[in-house]
Amino acid sequence: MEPPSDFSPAVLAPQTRSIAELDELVVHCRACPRLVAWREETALVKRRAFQDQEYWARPIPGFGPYDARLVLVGLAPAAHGGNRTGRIFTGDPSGDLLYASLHRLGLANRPESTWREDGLRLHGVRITDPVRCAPPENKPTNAERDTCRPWIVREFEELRPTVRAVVALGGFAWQAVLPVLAAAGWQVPRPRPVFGHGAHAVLPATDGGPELHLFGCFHVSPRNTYTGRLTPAMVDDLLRTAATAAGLDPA
Ligand SMILES: O=c1cc[nH]c(=O)[nH]1
Repeated sequence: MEPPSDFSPAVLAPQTRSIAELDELVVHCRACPRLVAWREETALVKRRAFQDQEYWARPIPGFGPYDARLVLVGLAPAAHGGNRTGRIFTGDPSGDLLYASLHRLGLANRPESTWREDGLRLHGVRITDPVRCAPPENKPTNAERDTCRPWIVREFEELRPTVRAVVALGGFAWQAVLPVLAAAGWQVPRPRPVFGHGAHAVLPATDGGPELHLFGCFHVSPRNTYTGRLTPAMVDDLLRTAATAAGLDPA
């Protein structure tokens, strides 16, 4: 699909016919002026350690198989992580913890993710973000989250035949993903389930299909790991529980 210059996710995302097509299209999105400015500015004022690298500086597609049974939902790419490397949760401490855990569970072929074409493969797991561009201070506005929503809704619509469990990494992901799942064909319980590490909600499918297990996990960011609020063992336990609920066979 040719990307038009007047780029509206609400118009374009529903027109995509597959996740492959969506992944191809989303990287052309320029819908949020503040985020476009920030992702491009950080690519010019690089971190010293990355001076010789060409930053991706575009929106980040999801990563992992199109028929994933387990989907991990983060927040938004890091300015010098995904915004540099071009792959979600890649090149930042959050991703180091996440991919190492997936590898320990046998859900990734390598323990680390370093660049968008490094041979890493996930088994049965896909990772995506509700906001696809790096935001200043890692804080997207509600308006930016809402503008970006059609991409992740469309992604979940395509994943519906196979996805059985979702892990929301942090409170932002939890709040962002509930309306996404409602729009993509699941019933969100009332009252709305509350986020916490280990929170678990079961969402029936609106068409009588298989239910979806939603789990909450503290975000894997240094803010949580450096303070000891979240440990690698806690991440392993949570992801193992979610992968098992999804019908995978984690180590
Ligand atoms: O939530 C996050 C954090 C880092 N990188 C991402 O892509 N998402």
